[in-house]
Formats: sequence, structure tokens, C-alpha cells
Amino acid sequence: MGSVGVKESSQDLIQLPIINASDTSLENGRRLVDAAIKYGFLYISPEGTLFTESLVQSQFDLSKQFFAQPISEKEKYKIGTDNRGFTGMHNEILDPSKDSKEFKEAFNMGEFDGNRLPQQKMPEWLATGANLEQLRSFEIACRTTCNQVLDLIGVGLEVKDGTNWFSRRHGQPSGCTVRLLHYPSLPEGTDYSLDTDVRAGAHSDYGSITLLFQRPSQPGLEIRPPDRSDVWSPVPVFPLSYPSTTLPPILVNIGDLLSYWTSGLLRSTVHRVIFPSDTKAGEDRYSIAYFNHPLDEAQLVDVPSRIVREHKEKLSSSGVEDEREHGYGGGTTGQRAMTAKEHLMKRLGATYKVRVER
Ligand SMILES: O=C(O)CCC(=O)C(=O)O
Ligand SMILES: [Fe+2]
Repeated sequence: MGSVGVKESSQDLIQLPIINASDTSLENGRRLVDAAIKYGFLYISPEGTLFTESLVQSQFDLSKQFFAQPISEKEKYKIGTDNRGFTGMHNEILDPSKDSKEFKEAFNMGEFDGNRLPQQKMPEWLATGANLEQLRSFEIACRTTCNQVLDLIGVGLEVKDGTNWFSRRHGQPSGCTVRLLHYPSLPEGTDYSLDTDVRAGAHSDYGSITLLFQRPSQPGLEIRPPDRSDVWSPVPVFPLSYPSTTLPPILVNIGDLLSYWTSGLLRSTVHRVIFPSDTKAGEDRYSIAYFNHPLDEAQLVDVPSRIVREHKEKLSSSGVEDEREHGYGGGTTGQRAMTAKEHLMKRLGATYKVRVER
């Protein structure tokens, strides 16, 4: 996949804070919001959330089992226009004539219905019994954690109408998705080019926030820090002096919609996944992303926050009023969207036009 014109990886690691999502103090909210403004990325420690080591491990076990199936089996659950289902290796090629490739496969699971059942075709073994319970528990832990983070953002932004201003605007139906990802290692002699072929090309996420779960020895995520748009900064799976070596913290990033909603104050930062540089073959990488979206009908009205208002005033006094300037990762163009669903549709439309994935 073609990058956005930035090839160098910076060796100076950025230091993202590790936040305990259950600490609802103003000080903690400010720490989180500061990171969301500066980097658009931060870590959440599993302590203080519903995520246990076994809940995360079991979800990765199911993911491995899913991707280990023959391609003919996986293709039975092929992704549809609802963005749910399986997408195979190199399916998300940007420009087929250039033969640039993305070495990954993914399975998107949309939210479960009111009876807590999948609203999409799923393999029988995955959507029944203990495995279904696992998927449900994981989805609930994701939603709950996102609400904690959204509330903490409300605290940090000193939202006037209560700290649950954002979480009240989340629920069902929405575009929330659990995405299982598999980036295979490359067999010796595979034809690939570091410059054009990556595991996941440069993109920003669409929704309000994303949770990313990674495995200990499978790095590769890089971000383009908003204040250093000429470099790619690797984000380590484990930050320095992290107490666990088996359960990494959850990486959280701000999506386009939350950036747009806060007039670009919170950053939707561009990121990508590269191959490990030491060995071409490397190890397979498995990751799981949870894309959190507001209620489809959530109105994207002004956030009642002095901090957001002052940011907006600063923007308009400096002449930056164009909606395109809102949201680091792309935002929307044209008229301001009214609802979350409208925003998603616009964003998808823009995405297909410029052919940037996700
Ligand atoms: O696998 C990863 O680390 C990142 C995946 C990602 O950014 C995405 O699917 O939006
Ligand atoms: Fe992403």
C-alpha cells in the first residue's frame, strides 16, 4: 500500500501515558485528554476494566482458530456492504494495477442484537455455546471500557451537562465492531517491498474511539504524531517499565468522529502497521480492534465544554473554519454532518473516493 509520503521510522519512542480508566478524578481526566490532544493515542491498563488475562487470551484463541480455517471456509462469511464479515489477504489492495499489497486478513463482527445474538452469518462453532459466551463477554467488556474512557474524556473536558455526556450518546444501534486481525509472517523468498507493502496502510479510524489489543512479541504499530508529521513513531506493545510481560495494556486511539465532534481538539491520528524490520519472515501478528461508534441517531451537537468552545473560538479567530480542518485524520468535507450515522456514511464515501482503507 502506498504510504502518505512519509517513509522514515523515528527511533525516538514516544511516551504515551498509561491511564487507569476507573479513576474518575479530574486530574486523571485531564491526563487522558492531554494525551488525546497531543497524540490521539494512550494506553489503558486492564486493571480498572472488565478485561482479565484469560478473557483477552480466549478471544485471541478464537481468532487463531477462525483464521486457521481453509480459505474456502472463511469465504463463506465474506464481508458485505454492512461492513460485517471476512476480508481475505490482499482484498484491500489500493490500486490493483500497481500490485501494492496489504498482508492481512480480518473478520468484522458487528454488534449483537437485543437477544445478544450475532446479526450476521457466523460459523456455527463460533456462534454457539461457550464460544458465543466468550464473544459476548468480550463485546461487553469493550463497550464498558469505552464508556469509562468516554466518561473520563467528559471529566477532562469539564463537560457541563455531566461527565456521561458522551457515553449517553452511545448504545444500540450503532456501527460498533469487533475486528479480528491476522497478519501472516512471510515465507522466505516472498516478493514484497518495504516501501509499498505493509501490514496495514496509513489510515485513521472512523468512529469515536478504538481499543486495540496486541500480543507480547508482535509489534509493528506506528503513528504519525500530530506535532511531527514527517516521521513514523513506533508504539511499543509494552511501554517502558510496564509491570506485566504477558498482558499488554490496551491501546486506545481517538477516531475521526470524536475529533470532528470536538472541532479537532482531540486528534484522530494516522497510523499503520509495518513488518518487523529485523527479519522479513518474522512472526505472525494477531491483533483485535474494537471500533466504538455513537448511536446511529446521535446528534453531533456542540459539546457543552468550555475547553472545546475556547478551542473553536481560537480556530475561527485564526480563520480555520473549514470542516475539513477538523479532525487530524481526515474528518469530513462539505456540510457538517447531523448524526453519527450520517458522519459514518460521509466518511465511507470519502474513503472510497480516496481509496484509503478503514
Ligand atoms: O493491527 C493493528 O495493530 C492496527 C489495526 C488498525 O489500525 C485498524 O484495523 O484500524
Ligand atoms: Fe486503525
